Amino acid sequence: MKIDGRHYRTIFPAPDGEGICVIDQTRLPFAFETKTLRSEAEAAVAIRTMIVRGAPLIGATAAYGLALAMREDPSDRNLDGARTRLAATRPTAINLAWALDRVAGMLQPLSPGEREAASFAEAARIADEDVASCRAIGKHGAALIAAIARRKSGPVNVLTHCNAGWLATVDWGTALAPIYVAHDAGVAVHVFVDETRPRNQGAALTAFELNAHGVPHTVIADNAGGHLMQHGEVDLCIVGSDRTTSTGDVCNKIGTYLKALAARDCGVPFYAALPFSTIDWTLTDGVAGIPIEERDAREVTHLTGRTDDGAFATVAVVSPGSPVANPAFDVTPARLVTGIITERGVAEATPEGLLGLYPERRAAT
Ligand SMILES: CSC[C@H]1O[C@H](OP(=O)(O)O)[C@H](O)[C@@H]1O
Repeated sequence: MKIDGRHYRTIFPAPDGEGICVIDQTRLPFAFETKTLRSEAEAAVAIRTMIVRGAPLIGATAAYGLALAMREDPSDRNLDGARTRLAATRPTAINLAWALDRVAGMLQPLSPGEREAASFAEAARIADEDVASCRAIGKHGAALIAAIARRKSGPVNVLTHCNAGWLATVDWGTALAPIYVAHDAGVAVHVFVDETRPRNQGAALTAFELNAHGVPHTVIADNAGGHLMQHGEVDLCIVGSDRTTSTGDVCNKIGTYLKALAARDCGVPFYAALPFSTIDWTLTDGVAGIPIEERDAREVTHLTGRTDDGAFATVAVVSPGSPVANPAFDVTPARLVTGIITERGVAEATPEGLLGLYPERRAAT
């Protein structure tokens, strides 16, 4: 997407050919800075510390991380080691394992001398495919927004949670892609942006994106969403996903499940937007089967922001000594999901709905 008129992807080869550039998302929205990852280790740190985050972007970064590892040492031993080390950076987004399996599987039969070039080429294909998939998600999701626009006066009010925009993917985004496509097509759309404690990806990243693209929006406290739905202020919810099961259970940022409950109670359609690389076909029960990342307590006890005089500052916001729990994701059962917006169209959140879009998976299930 464009920042100050210049087009960016979230990950791209460094101009000097010596590494991979990413946007440092821990510095947004107050500073737009890129970092160059020059080693497998730097790619792993970028994922673990959320310099890069968002399921598809995590996958693309891991793919390039494996390529950087092959540049360092293309041996079988290092291929296996790098795959293991990168897979251990974060447990929930399936795109990480999906990308590593795809690149490592392609590299296995190659000679060590072929692996560097082949892995960078495959990582680039993964990035390009993600852009195409997210653009298609935007098209399919925008049709849902346009259908609502035809039935009402004023803007279509969409609530989203966390950041599932272009910053969470290589470009376009998943949950935000339909909003960009509808907005650019002249459909009046307004977004309620959940701040999304504790890391505030909504307040910091989604708001940054929507400001940059000129999309009307309102940042709200996470706990305000149900109230707005009760008062008819929300026409539909669209969220992203880090892992969706073959039965349509949707794992996403903590708090998503609560929004889905409020949406069901208030009769608000609730959609998840995700590409094929986010579907875990091996799982049928998301609550039981999806590993939920427990992140550092400091994400809850402290906040980092900008002071009124422009300095970055980190402050404590929890009574010292109080124990903290910080599960980073939750699972919304398929029964609460109106539909799943993918690059191939919109499916019911059911096994048949998903297999209808991905018939090639029938043989595997
Ligand atoms: C398009 S995936 C976006 C998804 O990823 C976020 O998690 P995190 O920021 O921790 O990587 C969040 O769950 C978003 O919905």
